[in-house]
Amino acid sequence: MDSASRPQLAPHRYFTREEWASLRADTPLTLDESDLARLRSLNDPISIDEVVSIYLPLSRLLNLYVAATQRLYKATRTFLGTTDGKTPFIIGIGGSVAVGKSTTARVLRALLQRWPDTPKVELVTTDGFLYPNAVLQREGLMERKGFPDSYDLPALLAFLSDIKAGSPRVSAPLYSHLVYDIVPSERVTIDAPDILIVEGLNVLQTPRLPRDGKAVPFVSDFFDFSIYIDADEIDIHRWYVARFERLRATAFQDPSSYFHRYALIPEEEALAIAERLWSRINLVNLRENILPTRPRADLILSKGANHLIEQVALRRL
Ligand SMILES: Nc1ncnc2c1ncn2[C@@H]1O[C@H](COP(=O)(O)OP(=O)(O)O)[C@@H](O)[C@H]1O
Ligand SMILES: CC(C)(COP(=O)(O)O)[C@@H](O)C(=O)NCCC(=O)O
Repeated sequence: MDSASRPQLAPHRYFTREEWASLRADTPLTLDESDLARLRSLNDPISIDEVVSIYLPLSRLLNLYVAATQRLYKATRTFLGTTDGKTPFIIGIGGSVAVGKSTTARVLRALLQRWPDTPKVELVTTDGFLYPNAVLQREGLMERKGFPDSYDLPALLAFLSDIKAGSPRVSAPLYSHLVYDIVPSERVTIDAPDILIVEGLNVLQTPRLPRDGKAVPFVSDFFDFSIYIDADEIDIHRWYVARFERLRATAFQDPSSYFHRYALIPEEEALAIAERLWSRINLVNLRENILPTRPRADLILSKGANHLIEQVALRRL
């Protein structure tokens, strides 16, 4: 984003890649190439240089925020005269389909869990809170997967509320990209982490305010810090289609994949389907529901056409 397109009233401070990289201070590099190979999502070209320039300063910042927030929670416990438990620090990561949220979430998790004061860092994706396909089909929402109305928002809020309360063994439903549906027999369990990273398209969404007095919290009310991953729509479109092509040669080859039929048809036809999925579902969702949440994030990571983060915006406190 150049200075001309920066929102005039944005409460953020902007950094070039070089300026941000200089804020690493003496944070040690605790990941190597083999860790990155494990953490990188399909078609994500993240490099060690990206970790050093962007993620080490971010890891340092978050470590400072976690320590300060833990002091604040302790102050509240002192005020209330309670001594019970710890309050997990929750980080939300939002942004479009195919922008690279999963890689960011996994790299941050790996870096944050190497700080001595936050050894237990867990990660959940909001796709587990999508309604099962049977419900989406019944409600005519199959072409709206990822839109706010395709999620069981009360279940997501109840999950976050339990986590924030420090409850042990809180569970969430599990989504499978392979079968393109919720896995009915499995759940993921999160057991009182120091930090929880919540990653998903709509984590910064603000539901319409109720007029009947029955207010519900926003998902982001449970966040101590939020990150939006940003890129030009044209670039994300290209990444989505390129990933679809890669998936055709990999995951879609599996006969149990929901998209297996797309591995069997000619490339041109498959690409037309990827284009349709992008333009009818993911692009509409990006424009209507995801991009409008960008200014609400504490940190905005803006990627250039080559997937590298070119600019960082940090909310002024
Ligand atoms: N149809 C699919 N089959 C298998 N894996 C998929 C499919 N679509 C997306 N994924 C994987 O799911 C993860 C999340 O993808 P997505 O929701 O687009 O978010 P992002 O690209 O921002 O991480 C990525 O690791 C991606 O590679
Ligand atoms: C599962 C998703 C909605 C992402 O969910 P999230 O974890 O971000 O809540 C998305 O990857 C998706 O499948 N969108 C539907 C259109 C498509 O197949 O690309």
